[in-house]
Amino acid sequence: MENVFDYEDIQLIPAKCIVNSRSECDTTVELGGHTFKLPVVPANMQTIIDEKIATYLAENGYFYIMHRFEPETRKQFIKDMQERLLIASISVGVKEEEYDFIDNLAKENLIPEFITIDIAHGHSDSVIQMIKHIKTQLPGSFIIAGNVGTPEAVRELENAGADATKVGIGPGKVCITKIKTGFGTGGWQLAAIRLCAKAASKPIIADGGIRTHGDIAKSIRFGASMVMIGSLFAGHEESPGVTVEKDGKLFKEYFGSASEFQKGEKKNVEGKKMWVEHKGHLPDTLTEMEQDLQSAISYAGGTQLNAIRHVDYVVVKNSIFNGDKVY
Ligand SMILES: NC(=O)C1=CN([C@@H]2O[C@H](COP(=O)(O)OP(=O)(O)OC[C@H]3O[C@@H](n4cnc5c(N)ncnc54)[C@H](OP(=O)(O)O)[C@@H]3O)[C@@H](O)[C@H]2O)C=CC1
Ligand SMILES: Nc1nc2c(ncn2[C@@H]2O[C@H](COP(=O)(O)O)[C@@H](O)[C@H]2O)c(=O)[nH]1
Repeated sequence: MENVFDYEDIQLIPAKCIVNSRSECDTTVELGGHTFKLPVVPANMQTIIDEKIATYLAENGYFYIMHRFEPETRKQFIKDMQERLLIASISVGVKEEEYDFIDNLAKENLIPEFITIDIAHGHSDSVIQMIKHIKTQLPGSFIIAGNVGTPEAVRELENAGADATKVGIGPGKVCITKIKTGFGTGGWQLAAIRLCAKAASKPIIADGGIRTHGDIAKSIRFGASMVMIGSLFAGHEESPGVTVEKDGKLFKEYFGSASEFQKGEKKNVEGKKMWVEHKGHLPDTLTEMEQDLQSAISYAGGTQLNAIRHVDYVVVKNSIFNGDKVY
């Protein structure tokens, strides 16, 4: 395959600045008829988001996707968010009980603004069937389907009715899919985004492998509309994971959704746990991300995110596993 590269291999080339201050640059993005402050969404994982964080994000104009690992709480979550006039954005799987859940929402006329179908290998009949089922039962919901890693998968899920697709199989920080199975977009995630975005007629969400704020701009350059991030959002005071102290330093847990810690058993494990150094408060990170992205827009020679899509780039070959280790 030609043109294989990852985040570390690319540098974007600056264009002439047209603003007097980075604060003039606008980082907002539109998705599903809503405008969000940043083209960034924290990963729908149990150590990254909980109801409190979801509420904070929604109240403050950020996109969020609630995880699906406490399935019995989802209905009340939708009601609570919508009662406060906030968007409801939930995740589902593809097992039998999820069909009953969708039917139940339809029966009660509870319509989440966003539903993310979240499974490891999204290029599958099980996801296509679930997309069709949701489209029939809850036609007002915006469907994000994933995860996938090929243009064929993007086209097939879009044709089935997905409103956006999520790209990334194996580039995640706590992911071991690439090592356990030999498959995925780990090591060439940015190139995969490029290929998928070229095939897409709807938004692409780049998922996994973001290690720096500059990687957000690079994802946008190569066609992503939104970027899903786990590890950079782990370790905050607000993060749901357990906190431990070691040698006078605080650490918070971050584990994969396919890890034994999530599953409660050692079956088909494709995720690991790590301890992330405590990194202060989530709102501060969001502000820093916004400022860095404003700066990126100014380097791109524009005032809107879209300017980043048109900049030139160079390949500075440097990637292998994006710095990740198995254990
Ligand atoms: N982005 C990524 O690279 C990855 C993400 N994850 C995350 O982990 C969580 C759990 O994912 P997942 O295990 O799919 O969810 P589920 O445990 O809900 O499984 C969904 C369904 O897909 C089946 N399934 C899972 N993997 C495969 C596969 N490789 N081939 C065929 N069928 C499969 C499962 O059956 P059975 O278990 O019996 O095979 C089950 O029927 C999700 O949040 C997912 O996003 C997991 C791995 C990779
Ligand atoms: N292969 C696995 N991927 C996983 C697992 N849990 C989550 N994920 C994916 O990782 C990203 C976050 O990546 P990061 O590099 O920003 O930390 C997340 O959105 C999922 O797509 C897992 O257990 N195995």
